Formats: sequence, structure tokens, C-alpha cells
Amino acid sequence: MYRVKEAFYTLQGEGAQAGRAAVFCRFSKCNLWNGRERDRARAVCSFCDTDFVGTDGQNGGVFETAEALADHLWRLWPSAPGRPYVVCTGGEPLLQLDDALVAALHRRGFEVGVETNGTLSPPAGIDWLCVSPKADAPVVVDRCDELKLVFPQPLAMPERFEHIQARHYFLSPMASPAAPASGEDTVKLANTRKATEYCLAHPRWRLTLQMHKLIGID
Ligand SMILES: C[S@@+](CC[C@H](N)C(=O)[O-])C[C@H]1O[C@@H](n2cnc3c(N)ncnc32)[C@H](O)[C@@H]1O
Ligand SMILES: Nc1nc2[nH]cc(C(=O)O)c2c(=O)[nH]1
Ligand code: SF4
Ligand SMILES: [Mg+2]
Repeated sequence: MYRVKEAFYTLQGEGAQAGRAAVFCRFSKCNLWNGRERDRARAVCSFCDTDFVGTDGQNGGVFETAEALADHLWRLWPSAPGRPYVVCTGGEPLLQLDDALVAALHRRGFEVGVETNGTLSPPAGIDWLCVSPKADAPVVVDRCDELKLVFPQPLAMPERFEHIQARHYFLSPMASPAAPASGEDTVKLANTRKATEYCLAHPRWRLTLQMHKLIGID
């Protein structure tokens, strides 16, 4: 059984695949925060900008089988040329994404991307793995396609993750969780300056911005 908060078709807003059309599947639940505002300050990950509680979002629901969920996601992909891409996110997608679902998505023709906090091992066959470490949560993944570190995090500075093999090393300025989806976020602006300084001093790291928030899409 799979619990999905929401699913939607949009452009990937972050990292090396930014600008690419994708179906997003946002799984419910995370292992680093229960999603309740009153518990945020005590959570391992306390800056999350996402509501992943329950199954009540757009195209959300409970899916009994991998085939049923893959069919549901496939219906969100347009019938037009271009390589179908699905991004499994959450919440923490690796609490639910398994071999059966990866296989069902591949059978439909999807390339499978995953956005994970890196604390759980991924199933085999993922086409694009994005790891985004959080605070002092132990990272168990030792290679990925992109490392996308939210910056700054006092307990998770970039140097700690340079042993992880990745094609790309990104810093993503921390947005204020309270900021509206689009609109002014002065905290983020200050963090963007800090991330810029870091990238200038450490050229292995690149800046990535949450493009979807800049242009006001999901
Ligand atoms: C909501 S998380 C879900 C996937 C997974 N749990 C993770 O943390 O990578 C999706 C992406 O949003 C990023 N993110 C979460 N809160 C953020 C914030 N306040 N500012 C910038 N990026 C944030 C995460 O680091 C991750 O790359
Ligand atoms: N457009 C868009 N791109 C994204 N990249 C990662 C996202 C996420 O929440 O995992 C996300 C998201 O929520 N929207
Ligand atoms: S950013 Fe990822 S790891 Fe942190 S609480 Fe949100 S879903 Fe969980
Ligand atoms: Mg997001």
C-alpha cells in the first residue's frame, strides 16, 4: 500500500534537472519530522517547506498496488513527445518507494527521479538520485547523481559531504518555511547571499535556486 499526499505535473524547479517537465509524486510521511507544526522545533529536520501529512492533496490518495499508483501517475503525463519523467518526493519517499513501484513506473516508460534526505537506502534502478542531507541525520548513501544541500545548516556544512560521490554538488539557499509559495522571503535572500559567497570560495559547489517558487508554479 502506498500513501500519497499529492501528485502534479510541473517543471522540476531545483538541481541539475531544473526546467524539465515531470510528474511529482509526493509521498506522505517523513522519518525526520512528523509534519506537525507544534513538533517542528524538536524535529531533526526543522526547516521543511512542505506539507506531507495525510493523503488529501491534489491527486492524493491511498493506492493498494504499485500498478494502481503507476497508472495514476501515468495519467498526469501528457501524450506528447519527450522522455516521461517522474520525481518521487515527499515527505521521505524511500519510506515507501520499493522495487515493485520502480518496475511499474519503468514499464510505463518513466525515468524515475528521487528526492531523498539520504538516511535510507534506495531500491535499485533509480535513474536520478538527489540526496539532500539534513542536520546531524546520518547519511547512508555513498553515491548519487546530485547532492543538493540546503544552506546554511550549522550541523550540516558542505565539507561533511564531500566524500559522497556525485555528478553535481549544489547548495540550495534555505527558504523560510513560513514564506508564501511565491513572494518575498527576506530570510531566503540573506541565505542566497551566504550560499553565493560559499560557492565563490569553494568552486566545486554550485548554486541552485527554487525556480518554481520564483515563477509561482507548483
Ligand atoms: C520537502 S523535501 C522531500 C524529499 C526529502 N525528504 C528530502 O528532504 O530531500 C524536497 C526538497 O526540498 C528541500 N527543502 C525542504 N525545505 C526547504 C527549505 N526551507 N528551503 C530550501 N529547500 C528546502 C529539501 O532539502 C529537498 O531537497
Ligand atoms: N517544481 C518543483 N520542483 C521541485 N523539486 C523538488 C521539489 C520537492 O518538493 O521535492 C519540488 C517541488 O515541490 N516543485
Ligand atoms: S525536508 Fe525532507 S527530510 Fe526534512 S522534514 Fe521535509 S520531507 Fe522530511
Ligand atoms: Mg518542494
